[in-house]
Amino acid sequence: MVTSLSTYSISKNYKHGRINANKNITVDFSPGEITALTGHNGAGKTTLLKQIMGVVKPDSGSITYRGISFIRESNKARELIAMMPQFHAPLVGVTLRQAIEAVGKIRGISHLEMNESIDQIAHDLKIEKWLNIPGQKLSGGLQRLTSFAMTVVAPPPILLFDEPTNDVDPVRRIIVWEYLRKLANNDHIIVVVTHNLFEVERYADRYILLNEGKVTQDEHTSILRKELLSSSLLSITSNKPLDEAKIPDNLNTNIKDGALEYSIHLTNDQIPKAIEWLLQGIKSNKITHYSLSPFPLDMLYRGLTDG
Ligand SMILES: Nc1ncnc2c1ncn2[C@@H]1O[C@H](COP(=O)(O)OP(=O)(O)OP(=O)(O)O)[C@@H](O)[C@H]1O
Repeated sequence: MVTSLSTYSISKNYKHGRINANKNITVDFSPGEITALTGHNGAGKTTLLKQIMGVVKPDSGSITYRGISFIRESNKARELIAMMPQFHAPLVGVTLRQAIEAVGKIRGISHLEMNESIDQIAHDLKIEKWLNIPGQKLSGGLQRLTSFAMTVVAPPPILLFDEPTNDVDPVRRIIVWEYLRKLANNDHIIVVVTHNLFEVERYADRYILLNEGKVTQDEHTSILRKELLSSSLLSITSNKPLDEAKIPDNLNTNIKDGALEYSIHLTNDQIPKAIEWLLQGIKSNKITHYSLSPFPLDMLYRGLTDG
């Protein structure tokens, strides 16, 4: 039996077709894999998760898992999927422990197992000391971790996370990704919406880039890593226009404070020539400042979208 979660050509429009939030999205999510869903604001990421979860109905297309149509049987989707929302409901009057416990009960954890499960999650996320603090007294980051803990208690086979590391401190961000890896190793399907490209590159197995509702990239992150390793960014400030015909691939030319700023994307084999050209510019007093650095992930990402 096919164990992946598959969407086939799903589309969702809002405002009588004026907003095309998702356009013909066909993707497979496999057990054991962490897939990052990226794209700029309004690209359609949350809409895709909500359709998979069965809370928003697609206008067309299908979503299937183990022979079940999540569109026809949205109650099954809610049984088999847990979703950590982008904006969680305020936890007023309940402690962190009670919040996790409430979800654990719905998912059928026995009374005996409950405390052990909660203590284990709290220990793994290093949030034990706040277990008995009411939600309204928790910081934004801790509320987010509570929402994460509520999603992963007695985890169903499919887990969707909408920006799980927002507001979370750098140490616990790593812990969150490690937790996701543990779940993936236990054959869960993990989909994570995130704007944090450094985390995508470091922790996800695969990334899907959405742009204006469409999938524009669906790759293993190893490809992203390879592209980054084979590219550098040469930034130059000059007081006179440079001969652009000689620049290998000029991405962006800005005039700032009366000076010209060039950002040049170089492949590794272009570097020796670029340095020769740079030294000539320095000698002729045209180039006043320069730096050569690894190609930034966010610039690569900008090159992949219209943004
Ligand atoms: N209920 C709704 N009614 C009308 N338009 C909506 C609704 N939900 C989403 N949209 C629109 O659909 C488009 C996609 O929104 P969506 O929230 O899926 O994007 P996103 O990629 O998750 O964005 P972000 O990164 O900002 O969270 C946007 O133009 C958004 O304004």
